[in-house]
Amino acid sequence: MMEEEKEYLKLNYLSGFGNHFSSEALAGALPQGQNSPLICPFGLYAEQLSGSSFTSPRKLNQNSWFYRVKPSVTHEPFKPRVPNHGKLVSEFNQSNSSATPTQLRWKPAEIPQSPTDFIDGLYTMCGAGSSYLRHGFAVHMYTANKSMDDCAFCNADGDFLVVPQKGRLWITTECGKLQVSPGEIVVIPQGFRFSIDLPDGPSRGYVSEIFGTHFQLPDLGPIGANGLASARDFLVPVAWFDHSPRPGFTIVQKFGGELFTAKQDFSPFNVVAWHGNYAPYKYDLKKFCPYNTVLFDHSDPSINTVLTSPTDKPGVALLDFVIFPPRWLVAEHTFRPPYYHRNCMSEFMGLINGVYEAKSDGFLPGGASLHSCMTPHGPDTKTFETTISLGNEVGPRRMGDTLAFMFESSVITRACPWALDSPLMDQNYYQCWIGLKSHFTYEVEKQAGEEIPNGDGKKESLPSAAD
Ligand SMILES: O=C(O)Cc1cc(O)ccc1O
Ligand SMILES: [Fe+2]
Repeated sequence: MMEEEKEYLKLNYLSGFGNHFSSEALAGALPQGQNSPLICPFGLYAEQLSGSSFTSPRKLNQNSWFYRVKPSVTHEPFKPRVPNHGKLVSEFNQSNSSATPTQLRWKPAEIPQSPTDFIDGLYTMCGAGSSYLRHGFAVHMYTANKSMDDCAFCNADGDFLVVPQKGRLWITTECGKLQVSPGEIVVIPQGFRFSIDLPDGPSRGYVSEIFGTHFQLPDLGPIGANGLASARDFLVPVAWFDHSPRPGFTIVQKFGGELFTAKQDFSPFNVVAWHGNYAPYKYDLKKFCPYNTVLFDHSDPSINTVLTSPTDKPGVALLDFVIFPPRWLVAEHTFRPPYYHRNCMSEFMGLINGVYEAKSDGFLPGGASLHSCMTPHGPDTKTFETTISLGNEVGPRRMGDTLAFMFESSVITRACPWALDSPLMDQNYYQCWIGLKSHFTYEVEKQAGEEIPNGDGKKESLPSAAD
């Protein structure tokens, strides 16, 4: 086993959600009693990273202090990145994306043949709003096959929630290192510098980016004090630093959807100690405690929200991250798959593994779908027919091999041209519903003037056409 592999396997983490964490890679590196001593321990520089405005209310205030070998400002000027791959959008408008009410579905993307790291492999599928105005979101996907060499990415636009579907991610951040495997997620908040190594080579996944707000744990309402994602299962890295000379190290900054580069002669991962409540974190979706109906009818998917980023309107999310994990289905006299529906929220879905309960085929691991605001959707014909043919006597059933998720947003989504024009787009998606036939049993000939049972079971006459 490679040395690096061993290092990642035995990584330690701090646990908790939104805690004020402290971590030092060298004992005594964290100043005590103040943030900015005249001279910091070990001659380190103090630097603050603010993830909220200075004056945000205390419960929303997020910031961290880094004690680092050299401050981040020690770099050459930013220049537009060449090549600036041009498939990242952070302000959605008619020049870079389209609004369409059509149901959209994509097949999984192939891993590229040519060397492609996380930055080059990232492309925006859809989104809404603007990073400039600090309201909106983007959904990106990535396919990559190589580690980021001598460079770090920094997203000035928003927070990334990364959902790897294939291949582990070894992520070095200013707070330390994280290993993230498919089935886990990682949140890298706005402004953090990070580098992604791909120990397994081929790698693919989904990213949601939120502009101007951070993820929170959802309120649990009547569920009570426990359930869904537990705060203690969120893992934050411990301080780790590299102080070796790194000539030609590049910072790639995403700023307003465009990429800029700046050279420096040291690693940005030179933070010897840090403290604060603004930090990257990961979460293993297997730790999620799902809820479901226990007697009849189908619960709305919000019941299994892992993380939410709220708007100012109570209960209306800028973006909810919802999962459909393995669970027991027990509902009686109920159509158990998702109901047919139209939603004022837009729904982007991905599949990490297995089969999704509403689609018997065509929605594949690594693939995606988008059902925008008020666009009708629901189970495909095969799912509907199989479900009703099984009847009421199916009994409890464990849905084992499945892990789907949804990014659900109140903001109306626009799709990017490379998503709409992609050969991966399933042009026949609508066909999965076209075969849904009428099961209406009422006979048309019996209409006018005939006796039919009304809602109370009593007989009544329908008015004839002449009435
Ligand atoms: O459309 C989907 O597949 C997602 C979804 C699942 C569900 O169980 C109920 C509503 C819903 O939007
Ligand atoms: Fe839906």
